[in-house]
Amino acid sequence: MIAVHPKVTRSLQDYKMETIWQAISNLGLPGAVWKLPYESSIKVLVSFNADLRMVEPDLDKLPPGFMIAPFLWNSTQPVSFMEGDLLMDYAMTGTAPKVDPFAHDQDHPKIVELMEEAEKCSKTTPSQSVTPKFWPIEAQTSAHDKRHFISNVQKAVSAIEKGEFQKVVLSRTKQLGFDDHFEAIKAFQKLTSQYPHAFVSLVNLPKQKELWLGASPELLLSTTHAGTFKTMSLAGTQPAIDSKGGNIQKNEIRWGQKEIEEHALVSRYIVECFKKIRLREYLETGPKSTQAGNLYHLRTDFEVNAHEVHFEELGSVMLKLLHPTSAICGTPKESALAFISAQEGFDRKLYSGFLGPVNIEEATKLFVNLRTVHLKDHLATFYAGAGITEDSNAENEWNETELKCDTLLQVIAAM
Ligand SMILES: C=C(O[C@H]1C=CC=C(C(=O)O)[C@@H]1O)C(=O)O
Repeated sequence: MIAVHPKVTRSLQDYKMETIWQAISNLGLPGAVWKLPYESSIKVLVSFNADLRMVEPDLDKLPPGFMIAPFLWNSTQPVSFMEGDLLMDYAMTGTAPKVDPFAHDQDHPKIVELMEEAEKCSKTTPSQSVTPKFWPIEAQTSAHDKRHFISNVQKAVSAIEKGEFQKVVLSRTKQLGFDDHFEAIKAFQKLTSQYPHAFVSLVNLPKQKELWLGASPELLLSTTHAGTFKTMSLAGTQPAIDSKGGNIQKNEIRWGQKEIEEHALVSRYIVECFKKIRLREYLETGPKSTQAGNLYHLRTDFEVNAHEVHFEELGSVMLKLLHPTSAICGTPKESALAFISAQEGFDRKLYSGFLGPVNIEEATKLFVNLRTVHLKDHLATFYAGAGITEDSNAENEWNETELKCDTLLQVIAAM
């Protein structure tokens, strides 16, 4: 329990999650709030350092925190790490948190400052929220231009036909302006209730003055202190909503050759990573159809008991081998990456990188940063990609990226 501070009449537990998040933003503290798939609690992690730390991604050695890596991260580089100074655990209603100040005293100056700011915020929060407005940005650059994307897909298909690579994941952006009524934390809450299957997260990066909000369906890897390692291959997409707005039943879903091959390339890539470390004892389940909001994907799960195979650093070793997987980059990795860098025409930044809690409640859970939006200066940049194979149709791939942008847009722009 955090004690009541004399300057304020309440304790940290008494403030709603939105109020604490507002206080974190006002104080310019790095913070992350997330909900794990199918769990019912929401975690808020705060760092008292103004900036993130760059660390070696040795998952088993790191203190509790939140890891964030861009798409262009390679295994020789350190990773951004938000050190956990305070962790709050909320029910889905946003109330009654458990508070863990880790190694700090309860009257640490930053905790007191946070409480004081939360007290101020609780008095200024308007009782009624106004629906935020979003509008398209007219000045389109080639990075979010349909023609640019379609031409890239056509170039990719010819490169595949010439044998330069087998698959590449091409992405685009979609930009919308938004007004002052948009509150990222409210959008986060809406996403958690609409997408129980997803890793829903909101990250505040005060040094960059930006936020990232997302509802990712894809686990990059998880490890638990009990020794369970998990990863998944997720690729192949089709709509989950029919033309009348109804949900298509899972048993009605049929997959074509293109999606089966696209997904198989990701599964093969994971198995190749296991082979590189001579790991043969893994459990493979799938492929199965899995719903991710407005979409269905093909998914195969992989699980290893790291204790049984005497491989305690499996999580850290696999992180370096897996990223970027064939679900976000392509096969073979190097030539797909070179094509993306030459053709895409924009920096993916944290989109299709990875993020998630490290060593919290005896587990590390890193997700691929998909179905994500970057929020800065009243500009929302949505990112979405599609796996291109020799059977790709450029118009269909564009429509797929539109649907992927809609996963967030439908929830947050209709608030
Ligand atoms: C690259 C994205 O999705 C990946 C994950 C699932 C399905 C995918 C696909 O069917 O192309 C992608 O590989 C994205 O959402 O931006």
